[in-house]
Amino acid sequence: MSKVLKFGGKSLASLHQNNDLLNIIESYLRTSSLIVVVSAIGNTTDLLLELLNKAKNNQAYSEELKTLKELNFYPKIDTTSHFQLIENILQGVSLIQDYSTKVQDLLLAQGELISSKVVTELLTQKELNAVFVDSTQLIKTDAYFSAANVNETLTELNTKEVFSKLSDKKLIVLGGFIGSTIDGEITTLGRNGSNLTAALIAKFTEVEEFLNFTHVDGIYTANPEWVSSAKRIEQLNYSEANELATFGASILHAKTIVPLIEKKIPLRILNTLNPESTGTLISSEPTPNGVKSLTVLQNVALINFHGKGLLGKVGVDARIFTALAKNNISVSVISQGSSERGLGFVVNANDAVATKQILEQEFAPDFYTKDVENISINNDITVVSIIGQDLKSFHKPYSALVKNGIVPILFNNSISGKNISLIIEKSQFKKALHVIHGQIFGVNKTVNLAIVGKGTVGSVLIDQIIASRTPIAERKNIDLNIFAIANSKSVYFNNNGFDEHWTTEFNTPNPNSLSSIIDYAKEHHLENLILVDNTAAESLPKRYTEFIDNGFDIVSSNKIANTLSFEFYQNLRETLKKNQKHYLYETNVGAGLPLIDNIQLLHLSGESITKIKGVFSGTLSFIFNKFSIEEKPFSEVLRDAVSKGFTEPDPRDDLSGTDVARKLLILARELDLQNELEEIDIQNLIPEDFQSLTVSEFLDQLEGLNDYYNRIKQELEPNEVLRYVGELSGDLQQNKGVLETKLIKVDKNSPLGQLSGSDSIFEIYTESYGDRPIIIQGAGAGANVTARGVFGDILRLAEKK
Ligand SMILES: Nc1ncnc2c1ncn2[C@@H]1O[C@H](COP(=O)(O)OP(=O)(O)O)[C@@H](O)[C@H]1O
Ligand SMILES: N[C@@H](CC(=O)OP(=O)(O)O)C(=O)O
Repeated sequence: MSKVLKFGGKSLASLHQNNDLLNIIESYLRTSSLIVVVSAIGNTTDLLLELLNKAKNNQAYSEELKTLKELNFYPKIDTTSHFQLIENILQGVSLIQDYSTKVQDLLLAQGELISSKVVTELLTQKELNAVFVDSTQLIKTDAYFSAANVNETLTELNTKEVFSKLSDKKLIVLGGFIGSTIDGEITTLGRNGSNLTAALIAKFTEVEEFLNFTHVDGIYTANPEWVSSAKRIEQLNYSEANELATFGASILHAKTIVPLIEKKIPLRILNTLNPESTGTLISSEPTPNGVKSLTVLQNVALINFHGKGLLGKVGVDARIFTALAKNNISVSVISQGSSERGLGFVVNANDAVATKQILEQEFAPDFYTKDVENISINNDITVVSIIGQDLKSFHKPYSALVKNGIVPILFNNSISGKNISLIIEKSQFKKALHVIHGQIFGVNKTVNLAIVGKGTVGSVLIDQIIASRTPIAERKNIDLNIFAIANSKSVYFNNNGFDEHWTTEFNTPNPNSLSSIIDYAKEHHLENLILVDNTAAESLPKRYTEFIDNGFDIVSSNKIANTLSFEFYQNLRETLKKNQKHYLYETNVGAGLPLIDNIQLLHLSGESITKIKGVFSGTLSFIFNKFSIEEKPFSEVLRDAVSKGFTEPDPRDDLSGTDVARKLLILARELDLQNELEEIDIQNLIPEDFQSLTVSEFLDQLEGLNDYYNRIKQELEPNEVLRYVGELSGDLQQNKGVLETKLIKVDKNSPLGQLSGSDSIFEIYTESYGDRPIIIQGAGAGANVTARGVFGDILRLAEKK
């Protein structure tokens, strides 16, 4: 019974703090003989590369060298010869200011040679009788330094020979990632190559199991460093794991899986730092269908080969790929158009320039005849792959991406139909991962909200959203994340979402710039964006289009955007259409009442609306419902409304009728009428000499209004009451309606006359319903109901995403 145990860089680095790694080896050794494959300690390989580049550019590197020595220092373990070699190489490189990949490999290999010695010594100090094997003697490769290909025949022979001599040894330690050519020159197998070493040794020694110890709990549905909601995968089969490895899951190495398949050696990914976790098992066992994981290939470039003259010519592709193969350049994603001869394919970024040159050489005659027009490189890309995705359900992640403003440059699927790769702009790949992950794994889809305006409605809304965040996540799988809260002076950010303590989180205000919300969302790769406008000012609506262009949907209680010029109104809709975005504003008229939605539905279904009439303002409803029937002067009723918080701070904003006029205009425009605010006949209820007073003067002189209103009241018949109404009529088949707001007398037994409290009422007359209007009535004002209405719009949008 034997096993291969492989430990990655981070696991080894933790040896400075604890003995976990040694204890793991000791415990497995009780039941099995072990071959331990180790990577370089911590980020040694990165540090060595950094040193090399500093030396090449003639920069000082003593600090990095010191860090490297500290990282690789263990008392009583002699690594002098390796450091001597490292320093010699660096000096040489700084002298000639250049280095080859051969030199690079010799230098990098010291990392694994040191770590394997260190681990052998530490185990020996623990009296575990470990034997060191120099893997450069075992692993034979070609001379493609930095990404050498293993000669399996020779390597198998070597391994079998060396291990047969050590058959009585129970614990063997060797370095991963490194090998040598037939001439004995040191090579490396490419980054993360230790996994390949371990897999090959597992194959050639036919162990029962390969345990790969890393510093995460296993393979996740996406790199957990990028997608915090990613989940650990229990089990994968070889072909899924191979796809994952090939398409960039850096936890594996592209070639790790293949050696395991023939002998069906199971591979388990485990966490050195968390022995509790059962990790991820990769074996020949079948697994259920479905998407397994998302991967990313970075450091890649898209080569675009274009030549109309090659249409229909046989052998072009063969020439391209033969030329590249001869130069050991491997191609990952290929996409070919049919009508025009164009071919796009992805290569390693380091190979991009060489690829272009090789193809320019190969197709020189075709350039001359203009059959080939252009070969270009796009370095600004990543490849995001959805492993396990078939074309049947691909529309879901694809449309989620497009809704979030991410349009893949290219995509293709594998022949097996179980992997779709998307070429995505580099700056967008993290956002793309979040969007696809949220969409596919049914784990919470995050909807990111920026709430502007934290006055009465705004702050009630924020509280409502925060209070409902958990239940909505549980019931709907939607995580409502408020990442920005702004008012006229400042904007505050919290990437993880504000919680119930949001009012106290404002220690470091950012100067209010609406653009900073857009910038923040971009910088943090936030998906499913909604801007919520609870202000009453013009400044924000005028910038809605900028937000829409940057991927935001809009929810607004602010009426301004719908009541500026018709040209603005139309332009806003065109921007929405172009960006496939939505703008919901149900609370613009009738607060929480389901009015706009119903009118839109009626209109859309072809039902001809002939008239809308009603009490649109909760404030004016309260005032005239009371004033009409109670024996109280108007000033007293108005004061009561002010003290109850029903009016605007300046009650003249209500009495002027403009608010009702705006609501009327919004409804008119829903019916495709092209009216402007100036065209509305508005009855202003403020007597002229009260119009220019300051707010406090006005509030001090309310008694002065009584005569004016008493005169109006005296004209009422006993069965009549006063109502301030908005009315939309005229020939609604034309593009203009007749819009007016006015104080009218109505029969107290009519629907309008029976209104009470601060309720609103809307009578919708349509052709089919004749003179029996559809009536929508209820609380049409107040922070709570308005905030609920805005919340409803947010949820409606969130579900669409
Ligand atoms: N699908 C994935 N699941 C888990 N980890 C992943 C995945 N894709 C990428 N990774 C990354 O792989 C890293 C582990 O690989 P690596 O750093 O090479 O480990 P080691 O040094 O232990 O060999 C993790 O830190 C994680 O960020
Ligand atoms: N040390 C090499 C090889 C390797 O496999 O490392 P790790 O197992 O830590 O990814 C590298 O950093 O690429």
